[in-house]
Amino acid sequence: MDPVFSAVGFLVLVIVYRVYRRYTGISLADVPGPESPSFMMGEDHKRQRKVLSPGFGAPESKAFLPLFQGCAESVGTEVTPYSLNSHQQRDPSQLSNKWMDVIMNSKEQSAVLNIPAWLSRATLDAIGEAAFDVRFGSIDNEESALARAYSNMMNDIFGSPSNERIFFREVSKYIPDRILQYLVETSNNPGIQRAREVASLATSLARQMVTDKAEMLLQGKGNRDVFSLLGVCTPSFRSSTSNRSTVKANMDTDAKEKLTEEELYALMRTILLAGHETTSNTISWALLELARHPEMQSRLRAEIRETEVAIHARGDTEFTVTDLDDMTYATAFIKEVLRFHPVVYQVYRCANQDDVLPLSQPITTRLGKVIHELPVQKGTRIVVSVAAYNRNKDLWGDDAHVFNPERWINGAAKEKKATSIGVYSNLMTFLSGARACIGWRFAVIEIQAFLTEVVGKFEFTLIDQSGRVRREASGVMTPTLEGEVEKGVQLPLRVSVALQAESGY
Ligand code: HEM
Repeated sequence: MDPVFSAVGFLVLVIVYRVYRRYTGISLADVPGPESPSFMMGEDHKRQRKVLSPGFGAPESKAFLPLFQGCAESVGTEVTPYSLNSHQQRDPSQLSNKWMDVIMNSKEQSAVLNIPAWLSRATLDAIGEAAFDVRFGSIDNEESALARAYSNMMNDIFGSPSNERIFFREVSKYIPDRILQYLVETSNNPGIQRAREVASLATSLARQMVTDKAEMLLQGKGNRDVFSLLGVCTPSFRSSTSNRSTVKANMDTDAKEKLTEEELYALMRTILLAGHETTSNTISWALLELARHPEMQSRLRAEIRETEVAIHARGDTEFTVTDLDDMTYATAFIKEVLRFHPVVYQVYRCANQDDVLPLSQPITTRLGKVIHELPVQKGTRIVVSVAAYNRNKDLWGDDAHVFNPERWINGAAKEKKATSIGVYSNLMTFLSGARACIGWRFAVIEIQAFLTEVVGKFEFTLIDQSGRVRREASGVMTPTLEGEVEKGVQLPLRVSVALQAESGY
């Protein structure tokens, strides 16, 4: 049977079904907020998506490369946690400078680092600058309220659910929305409390950012961050800032397209969360694969060196987006990481009408009947497995469960399938259709920038503990250690300074 049919079936699913979020029982809505695009449906979702889209186009995302390079590397200046950027200074997050300091100050000239803990803070800084033109300074200050709030957050809220929590998730679908909301708002459950704390901190931060941003724009210091690009701070917004509660007037568009104040804050919370936990965990899994496969690491580093030589030869110092895209091996490696480790491993939908799904392959029911399509009743909850699609042998070949970047170079990944699904290289990682990840270009460029920087400078090797790395399904797929799951996100690797010349390539 043509595998494309499964893709078509999936696409139908994505287009027809609405988002259904109450699967958690805790309601993830408490983190980004029920007014955020990920929880909106129908026309409300379309309206928010329309407002967001201009900030996430190809040119806008490409323009963030220097900023990501700054967060991954670079020279910096003193930073106070949470300060608005004047953009006369580069972002000082300096992940690799920090790692260099740690290594140089160690006796062994290498250090065991808990990779995701660092990356989470570095990508939080990156999203702060790119989306809001704000420096969080979390890489410099791991004790900052924001860094602490987000540290291990997904695991605390969704990881290793107790039997009671699993039971509550199941019964929550029978509890009316308002009662469920009340339970979420008042419960003493540690996970729910944690979600409430993060939501409240992120909301007050969002308020402060909107107020400060308006002030800056009034002084004529606008910038190219996502929120400025979105028009959040258009002239109509500026004039409304005499009464800052009227953030509603933020859009220079039709009244029906404007965001309410709550929607704006929820949107900011969504971007804060979706924009950093996803990329930081993806880069962490990427570094684990490089440590597991030293030959891939050497090959990637050799390609980085080769490109650096070409960049210097033309008189430049930094990689451009074209340089990054032209690195064949790096591109193949990143695509394979996104295929093999989709951090959003599944999404949830609920049928909003009776429907029939076409099947790529017939199914034999328990009663022995062979069916070619699947009737779906209105109200049916569906778990869409991104991970299963990305490892489907019909689509990726018999070695679908093997981490093999080569498939993207030798054509085996069949990027050009008859029906294209997914926004990036036929992967389901960023989903597809009307609710596909809006930040996928942004994410790909950020991953390219961070990997190029850290792999160019450092060598990553496994330590004994690395053999115990396991996946924890906590909304986002996070690494934890077998036997130490309660300690939260852990992916320890030995990091040392990389040789300047890569042998063998
Ligand atoms: C490797 C990185 C990323 C992955 C794998 C990823 C994956 C996804 C997936 C699968 C969805 C759909 C979720 C659903 O409908 O249930 C989604 C939605 C979303 N993502 Fe991402 N994402 C990534 C990075 C980012 C970044 C960097 C941003 C922002 C800067 C972002 C912003 C969003 C937003 C706002 C939505 C909601 C879109 C909507 O409902 O219309 N994501 N993402």
